[in-house]
Amino acid sequence: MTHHDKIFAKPQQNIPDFSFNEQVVSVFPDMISRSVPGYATIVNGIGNLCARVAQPGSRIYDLGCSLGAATLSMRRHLDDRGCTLVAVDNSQAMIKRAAEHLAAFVSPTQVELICADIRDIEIDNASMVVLNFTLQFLPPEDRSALVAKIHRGLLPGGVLVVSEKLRFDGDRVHQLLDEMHLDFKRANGYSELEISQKRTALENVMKPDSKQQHYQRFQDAGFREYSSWFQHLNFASLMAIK
Ligand SMILES: Nc1ncnc2c1ncn2[C@@H]1O[C@H](C[S@+](CC[C@H]([NH3+])C(=O)[O-])CC(=O)[O-])[C@@H](O)[C@H]1O
Ligand SMILES: O=C(O)C(=O)Cc1ccccc1
Repeated sequence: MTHHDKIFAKPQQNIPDFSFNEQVVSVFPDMISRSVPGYATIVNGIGNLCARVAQPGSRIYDLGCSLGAATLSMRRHLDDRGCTLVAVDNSQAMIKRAAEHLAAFVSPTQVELICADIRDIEIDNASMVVLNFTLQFLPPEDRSALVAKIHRGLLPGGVLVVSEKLRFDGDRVHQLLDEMHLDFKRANGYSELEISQKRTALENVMKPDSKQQHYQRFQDAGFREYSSWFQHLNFASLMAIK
């Protein structure tokens, strides 16, 4: 099958840190849907939520947009209320392919596609901000500043969505959910070798927080309300409201 993720199928001597390069881009939809339980449901839910909270004339941000799955879902759910979608990723390879995906469908909603680090961009007049499996790739010490910047850029009633792989404080709970996630990957055709090599590649670049850490960060940034709206095993999507 073409576009099938075989990146970690052969034994590698030295496993380099995971990066969102051309090779990953070419198999990304397959990789993420076979690796992240609930991914399609979350992307759909983000579109549905967007239709409810998008304020006329406001901006909607998709930070770490990859190929623009969440942007496409939100654009599909937006009628012509004069919103601008802003999709940002610091991988040039992702942005290039995202542009092709977005151009494949017509919509009256304007989309700005930006290749930049999400720590450097300005956020303003936002009714919704999406971090769909992106925050976990930011160095842990930079996460609070980003969430605080998002809070400042949101309009009253604005919504932040944060989807993440979660860490659990209970050793046994963490272990069980981790093993069940491995079973999910096995059921989707990944071999033991693929699973363990990818794990090594991700070790230094993806550092999951616990749900409590996310909630504390929302609280510290000034969000009034927050909750989890989706969870499957150790993958969850949270929302926070200004
Ligand atoms: N500092 C940064 N600045 C900008 N982009 C970044 C940064 N760090 C990482 N990225 C980007 O964040 C994305 C994370 S993938 C998101 C899936 C997507 N949201 C989806 O709904 O399909 C998640 C995953 O693969 O598990 C990659 O495209 C990185 O280049
Ligand atoms: O594969 C995993 O174990 C993950 O936790 C998620 C993931 C999905 C796609 C790219 C990087 C990480």
